[in-house]
Amino acid sequence: MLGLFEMEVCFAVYPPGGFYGRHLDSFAGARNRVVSLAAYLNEDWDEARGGALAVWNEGAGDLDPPAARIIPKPGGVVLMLSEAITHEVEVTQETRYGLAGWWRVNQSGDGRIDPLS
Ligand SMILES: O=C(O)CCC(=O)C(=O)O
Ligand SMILES: [Fe+2]
Repeated sequence: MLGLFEMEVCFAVYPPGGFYGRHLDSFAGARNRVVSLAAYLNEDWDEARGGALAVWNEGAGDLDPPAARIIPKPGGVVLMLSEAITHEVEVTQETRYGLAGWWRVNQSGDGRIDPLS
């Protein structure tokens, strides 16, 4: 059971030349982000515009090729396990619009109440 509790979402704009190098959305074991979402909002897109989302299998090494490259077509949605799946936004040639979101777990405990308010 994932215990998803709340979600944080950003409207993400990558200008031409923009990218986001290979990363994990959560530090392993931190449980601050559990499931990641990417949703693509351009009206149309094709591979020549760049901006693909490359994803690696869990445990893949630095030199391993990605397991998949996802073209950010309009309406596309990607879900990933935040602590396990490294991923990268390749250089985009055109302005790329999307949503980036993360579901979190409730981290109440040890004298701390989540959320604080
Ligand atoms: O827009 C995407 O395809 C992924 C964005 C991303 O990895 C992030 O914002 O952490
Ligand atoms: Fe990410």
